Amino acid sequence: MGVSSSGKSSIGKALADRLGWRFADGDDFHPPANVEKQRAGQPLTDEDRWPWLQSIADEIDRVTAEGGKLVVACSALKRVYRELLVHGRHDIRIVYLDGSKELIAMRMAARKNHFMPSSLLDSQFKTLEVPGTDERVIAVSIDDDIVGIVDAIAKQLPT
Ligand SMILES: Nc1ncnc2c1ncn2[C@@H]1O[C@H](COP(=O)(O)OP(=O)(O)OP(=O)(O)O)[C@@H](O)[C@H]1O
Ligand SMILES: O=C(O)[C@H](O)[C@@H](O)[C@H](O)[C@H](O)CO
Repeated sequence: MGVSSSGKSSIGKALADRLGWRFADGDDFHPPANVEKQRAGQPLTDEDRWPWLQSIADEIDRVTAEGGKLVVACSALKRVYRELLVHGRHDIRIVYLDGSKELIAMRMAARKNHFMPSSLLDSQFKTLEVPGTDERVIAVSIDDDIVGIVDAIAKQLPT
């Protein structure tokens, strides 16, 4: 989890490769209307996000019911969103990608071919509720290269 351009897709994929797990990108679960809304520079509301988050929670249940393990990239900016995703399961860990607005804005500006405009970064930070320690969160600084960040996460995952 983390704001747009914090590195969820890049780090999530690299972590899944490292662990030999599947990877699911929350961006692929958006209904087209959510993508278009953000492309047009409008932030999503709770109402826009609930069905999207539910479809990601369903995917977690579907894959794990088959015995699979997965890394999921999802902004999950508010605590209530994370509660929906975790839905009382004890085998899910939240990983928070922690970075300054300056660093993330730079990465966002350099990124090509993505629907999310840089103008939405302020609203992403306003919406963000940094996870509390009671959420058993693994928080990592994104001020490192991807290999270093994946190492930091993998070290903190329960074996
Ligand atoms: N640790 C890193 N060092 C340097 N560049 C990075 C790092 N992590 C991600 N990037 C780059 O930053 C940009 C944003 O990363 P990415 O697309 O993975 O973020 P995201 O959180 O999935 O974004 P979104 O939620 O908008 O889809 C990409 O161009 C990516 O290559
Ligand atoms: O506002 C949000 O909840 C998130 O930003 C997602 O909706 C975006 O799709 C994604 O993070 C950008 O690619």
